[in-house]
Amino acid sequence: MRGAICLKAACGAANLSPFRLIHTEPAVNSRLIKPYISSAMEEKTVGFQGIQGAYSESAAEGLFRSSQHLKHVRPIFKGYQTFNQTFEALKKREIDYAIIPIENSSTGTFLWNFDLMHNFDAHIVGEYCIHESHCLVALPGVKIEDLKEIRSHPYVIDQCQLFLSDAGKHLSVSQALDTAGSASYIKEKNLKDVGAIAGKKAAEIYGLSILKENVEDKQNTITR
Ligand SMILES: O=C(O)C(=O)C[C@]1(C(=O)O)C=C[C@@H](O)C=C1
Repeated sequence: MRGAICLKAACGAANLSPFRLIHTEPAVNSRLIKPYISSAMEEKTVGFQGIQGAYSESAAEGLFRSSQHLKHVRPIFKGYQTFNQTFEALKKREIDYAIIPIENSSTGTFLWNFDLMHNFDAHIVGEYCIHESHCLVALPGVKIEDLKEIRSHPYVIDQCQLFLSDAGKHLSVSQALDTAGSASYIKEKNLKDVGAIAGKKAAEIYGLSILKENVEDKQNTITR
């Protein structure tokens, strides 16, 4: 298998169609796609951008948990700092699949990831949608008015512009590698004046409190 990319998609588990692509064939279309069928349980490594608790990891978990076609696969998840590194790992076959966001219902297409898909000759073999509900999180005991800075993934910052230009207007906003990474950074450095925009799962994993839920501009934001 040359390289495979699972996409997070807005269509839900019922519509998942994981496929194997044939190595020597040049492009993806329905003619080239063969169903991926196997009876034995096999381990597959799945790369994502971010660290434990990132939305991408949740999407990968959701995809492998809900797909009938992937029932025989035991996924092992592996985080990478950047999307570029995730694609590199796919190319080097360090991982069997990568899960990459391509579209968000609020902010649109992640064009950069389409370029990477093209540059690394990766193909879409499945899709999944994840509902992302962003929270403002901070160390326990910290209040919104204590914060001087908010950190998050740039795509997530884009999705929370209304909140940031209102409640967050006195704060500096910093781009970080991922949402969960922002949460873990605050915890690790014990930063009492820094908040992160992240998911509830990241807040739980890194022991942060939720100061405000649903800080995204549009409720029911879905990433594919
Ligand atoms: O920082 C994270 O948690 C991420 O997973 C980054 C990520 C993603 O890859 O899904 C998060 C949400 C956005 O909609 C796009 C990018």
